[in-house]
This record gives sequence, structure tokens and C-alpha cells, in this order.
Amino acid sequence: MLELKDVSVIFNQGTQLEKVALHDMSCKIQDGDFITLLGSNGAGKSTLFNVISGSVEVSQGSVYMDGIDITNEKEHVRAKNIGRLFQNPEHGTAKHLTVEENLALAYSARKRGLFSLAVHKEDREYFKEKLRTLDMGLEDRLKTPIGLLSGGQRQAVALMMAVLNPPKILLLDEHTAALDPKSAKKILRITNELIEKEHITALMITHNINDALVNGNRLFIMNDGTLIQDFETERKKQLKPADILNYYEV
Ligand SMILES: Nc1ncnc2c1ncn2[C@@H]1O[C@H](COP(=O)(O)OP(=O)(O)OP(=O)(O)O)[C@@H](O)[C@H]1O
Repeated sequence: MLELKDVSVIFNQGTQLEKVALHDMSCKIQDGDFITLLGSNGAGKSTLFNVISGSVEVSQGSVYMDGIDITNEKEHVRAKNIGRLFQNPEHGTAKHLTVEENLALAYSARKRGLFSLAVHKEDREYFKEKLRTLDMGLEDRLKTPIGLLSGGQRQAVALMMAVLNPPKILLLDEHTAALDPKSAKKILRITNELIEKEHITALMITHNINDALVNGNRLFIMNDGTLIQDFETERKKQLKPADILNYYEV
């Protein structure tokens, strides 16, 4: 379980540029939750992800994972338990490296705690088997530099990299927003399958209200650095897109 207790993030504190990006935020994320996250631009969604991944220091409050205080744990240490995907598939994959080298980097980092490009024979078979489940023919592209793949194919590999040795928490930061509608749908379907199969706890930021409603078991709505709504399973099921629009400032 992941818990945030009274977490505030204040950028440029004490200067004219001071910005409270998260304001006294508290929430409990249970194992197996798949939370979709909506909110207007600047609401603090990515900052929340940065707090969870450890790439931004909290100004106040605490973060706990499985009851252990990880507030001061460094990002690279947390990376063993936390996978993250970004809007741009280029973020998180190395374009000059082949598909299998990218997978090897991610695999060695989480499995052995070090970065290695070496692809062991048994690892190659494992990567092939995993890529086959995507049903995109990527198992035959292991030796292709990843920069030559389409955005959708590259995001599918990035997703696989994030869930090799399944992390406890998967952070999806608008990971389908840069893809064409068909690829976006496919990546979202694969995301759901992987989350379910590997029992991963996930949070997904999206600006697509429909995606936020049909995916996941819980919905967070943020505004101005605050969590203003937390819809649990049954309440979420009853929501219509028009209900959501009321939470956006006009
Ligand atoms: N490193 C930083 N330095 C200063 N201000 C920042 C920094 N990172 C974020 N902010 C500010 O904090 C606020 C929250 O930003 P954040 O990126 O978390 O919002 P968001 O909800 O993810 O927005 P979007 O939907 O546009 O991606 C914004 O006003 C943003 O400008």
C-alpha cells in the first residue's frame, strides 16, 4: 500500500516565483488499485507522480510504501519498485539501442540493480516470449534500433520495459496521448491486460474523460494542487462524462 500524508510541494519557496504545486495532499492507494487521474493543466498531477517516484522532494509531509517511510529514499532506489511511462515514447527508451538492448537495460536494472546492455541467451528467449504477448510482431524485431519503430510500437516496448520484473507501482503519465487513435486504443488494451495479469498497482494520468471512466477501479480528480474527488469503484461506475465536466474550472 502507498500512502501520502499531508504532502505539500512548493517550488521556488520564498521567492516571487513561489508555486504550491501540491497542497497538503493525503491519500491511500491500496494494492491492486488502478486509479485514473483527471485535472486541468497545472493541477499537480505530474508533481504527484514525481513525489511518488522520488524525482521531486516534498516540502512537507511523508510518503509511505507498505508502512515504511520512503520520503527521503532516492529515485534510483525506488525505481526497483516503481515503473513509469511518459507521453513521449522517446522518454524512457534509448533510440540508438536495439529493442533487445533497451529491454536488457530495464531488466538488469530492476533484476540485478545495475544497468547492462548484455543480452543473455535465456533473457532473449524471455524477451521474445513477453513481446509475443503484445501481438504486434515485435518478437521478430529484437535487433532493430528502437528509433526505427513507430510511436505505438515504441510505446509498447516502453510499457514492456516498465513491467519486466513487475513493479509494485506503475505510473502512466498520459502514455497514450501522443499516439494515433488506433495505436492509443491498442496500447491502452495492452496496459489493462498487463496490469491485470501481473497484479500491478497503477495510476494513469489522462485528459481523456472517457478513458478515465472506462479504465481502472478508482478515479482521482485534482485541482490546484488538491485532491478534490476520490471516486471508489461503485461511485465511479455511475459517473457520466457530463458529471466530470463540473469539476473543471471555466
Ligand atoms: N520544477 C518546477 N518548478 C517550478 N514550478 C513547477 C515545476 N514543476 C511544476 N511546476 C508548477 O507546478 C504546477 C503543477 O504542475 P504539474 O506539472 O504537476 O501539473 P499537471 O496537473 O501535471 O499539468 P498538465 O496537465 O499541464 O501536465 C504548475 O503550475 C507548474 O507550472
